[in-house]
Formats: sequence, C-alpha cells, structure tokens
Amino acid sequence: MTQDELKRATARAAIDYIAPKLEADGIVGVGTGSTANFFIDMLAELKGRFDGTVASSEASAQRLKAHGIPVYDLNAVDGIQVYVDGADEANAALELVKGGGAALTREKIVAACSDEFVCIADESKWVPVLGGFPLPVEVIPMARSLVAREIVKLGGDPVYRQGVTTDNGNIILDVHNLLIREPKTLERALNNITGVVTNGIFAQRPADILLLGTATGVKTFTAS
Ligand SMILES: O=C[C@H](O)[C@H](O)[C@H](O)COP(=O)(O)O
Repeated sequence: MTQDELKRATARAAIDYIAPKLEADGIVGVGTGSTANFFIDMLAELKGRFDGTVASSEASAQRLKAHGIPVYDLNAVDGIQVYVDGADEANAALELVKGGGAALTREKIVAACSDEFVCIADESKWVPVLGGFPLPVEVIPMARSLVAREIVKLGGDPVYRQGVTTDNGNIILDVHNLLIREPKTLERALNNITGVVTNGIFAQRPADILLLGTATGVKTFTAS
C-alpha cells in the first residue's frame, strides 16, 4: 500500500470511530496536513450529524468551508467533543511531535480544549523515541536569534524554516539532533524560552487514541 492509501485508511477509521459518538450540538476539532485533509473530505459525509467544527489552521478552515461544513471561532464554542489530527511522530505513550505543516500552536490550543484527541497517522510516524523528525518551534520573529542560541544550549541544532510564516504571523525553527527522552520536561523547557510561542512536542496533552495505518490494517492504540 502507498503512504496515501494508509493515510486514507486511518482517516476512514477515524470517521467510523467518531460517527456513533457525534451529538447534534457537538463540535469536532479538525487538524491540519495531508492525513487531516483525507479526514476533512470524509467528514463531509457526516454533515448534519454534528453542529460544526473548529479548525487548527486557515488551510483546514478553507477546506471545511468548501465542503459546506460550518467552521466556528474557538471563542464562540463551549468546548470540543473530539479532535482529529495527524502527527509527524508518535510514541507508545501517544506523545507526539507535530508542526511539520507549521500549524502546531493552533493545534495545541485545539487539543487543549478537546474532550478526546484522536491521532491519525500512517506507520512511518510510529517511533520508539521522539526526535528523529526535526522538532518545530514557533517563535516571535524578533526573538529568532535569541531563541536559536538558547536551543543550542539545550543540545539542539535549530534551522530557520525559510519562507514560512505561521497563521499567527510567526516563524518556525526546526530543531535537529534532539533525542526526546523526556518529552514533558523538554516541552516545558522549550516553552520557557522567552520568544517561543510553543513547540511541537505534545506530551502534556498527548493523544487519547492513535489510529495507525499499517500494511496489515489500521491498529488502535491507547496510551501505555
Ligand atoms: O503542522 C502540521 C501538523 O502538525 C500535521 O498534523 C503534521 O505535520 C502531520 O502532517 P501529515 O498528515 O501531512 O503527515
């Protein structure tokens, strides 16, 4: 199977998982990226069975609206029933690295508001230890050099993601060569650097369930 077929299969599994739980006044949180895009296209089938969505990026909001699916501002809703999103890496504790598409900050905000976080990913994202994928960090533009120097002190090699501005008007530093053995500790340490908006480690709020697309079918994991 191709990677896209695995992504499509995991998106389908997420639709099957959330469909019986949806409430007429429920809000679905919607992630960003190629796997989330498959989910958005399938979510259109469930239109009318939930109230609407909150999107984690402008790109996802546009795609949802193109399907005629209502998109609300997060401040206009009381909460999010379920949040479905992809990841760049996932470990057995369902701690994630996210932000390959630069949407990490809004994704982390939506995850923090959600009763349940369903991660959808193909098997290439499954790792024993996070950190193989360069860790995205969203930074206030004027703090770029300051933050880069502080990240070097933590042992990482930050690389400026050229030509990318986040939906929040900030820049991204991708941090190479960090083996993330203590995700919660590093998540906090990076967020504590002045000028960092947030980083792509999702450990303080990990996923609740991972639907992993593999060559032998979609496997379901809950945090171990
Ligand atoms: O900023 C982007 C997000 O964190 C994505 O969910 C992540 O990069 C995974 O994207 P994809 O499904 O395209 O691999």
